[in-house]
Amino acid sequence: MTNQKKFKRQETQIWQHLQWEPSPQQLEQFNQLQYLLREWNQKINLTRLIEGNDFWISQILDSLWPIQDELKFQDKQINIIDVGTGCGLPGLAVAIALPRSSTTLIDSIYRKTSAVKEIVKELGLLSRVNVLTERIELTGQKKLHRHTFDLAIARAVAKAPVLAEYLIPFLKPTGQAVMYKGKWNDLEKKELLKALSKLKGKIDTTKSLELPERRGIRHAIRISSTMLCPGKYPRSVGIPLKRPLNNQTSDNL
Ligand SMILES: C[S@@+](CC[C@H](N)C(=O)[O-])C[C@H]1O[C@@H](n2cnc3c(N)ncnc32)[C@H](O)[C@@H]1O
Repeated sequence: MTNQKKFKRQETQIWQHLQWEPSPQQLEQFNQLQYLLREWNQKINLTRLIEGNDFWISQILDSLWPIQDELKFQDKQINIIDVGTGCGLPGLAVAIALPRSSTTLIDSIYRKTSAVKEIVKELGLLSRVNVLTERIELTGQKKLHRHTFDLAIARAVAKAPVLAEYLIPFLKPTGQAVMYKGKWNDLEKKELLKALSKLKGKIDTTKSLELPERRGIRHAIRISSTMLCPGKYPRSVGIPLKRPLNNQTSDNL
């Protein structure tokens, strides 16, 4: 089998996993994203997962499987935020897959966000994808962004209690946050629940997927608010990480 045919078969497998298939324009945008990441990676170190199935499985499938629920409603206009976006993922893959959504991507590292801004421009997504260079703790306290998102997502940014403090304040009362996790166990769940009790949040669902090609197991933890998140969260820059909310004495500012 030629490499091209073999790859076509693997690509089809990815969409089968998602029970969703991109339109020709979306597929073109995913291909363009791969090309642009490759180009930018030569200038600054953005990600090592760019070629072949490193990109299609470990980036695209890994970004999209946790939002399978949203993929079923392509026409819904939703407001999404990706915190700690790094090279632009999972946010850019989600923005391409949900063409009526508006997405905000945040990272505090300027060299990453300036590359991601250029990528957004090249992909033709400027009208509905906004890139911010900022600490999540500051964005989460701004009226413009607080309680304004239907979906808040984060992959590989921090441990669950820290992530919950970053994500919950962004949610509308009906919104949900999705934490993309590699490993997940009862201890982590217990720690997350402790943090959520302070943030007035709850766990809605926990899903898992074994990525193809033995790329490991992934978990998606969906959380939401039970009532409005107390105004003191997220705490000042660096505090959520230094004193995570699962720790009894952590709540002193
Ligand atoms: C390991 S990278 C993950 C990037 C991307 N989400 C992915 O899955 O490939 C974590 C990113 O989160 C950003 N980050 C972590 N804590 C942050 C904070 N408090 N405010 C803004 N960005 C943060 C870092 O700058 C880094 O780019």
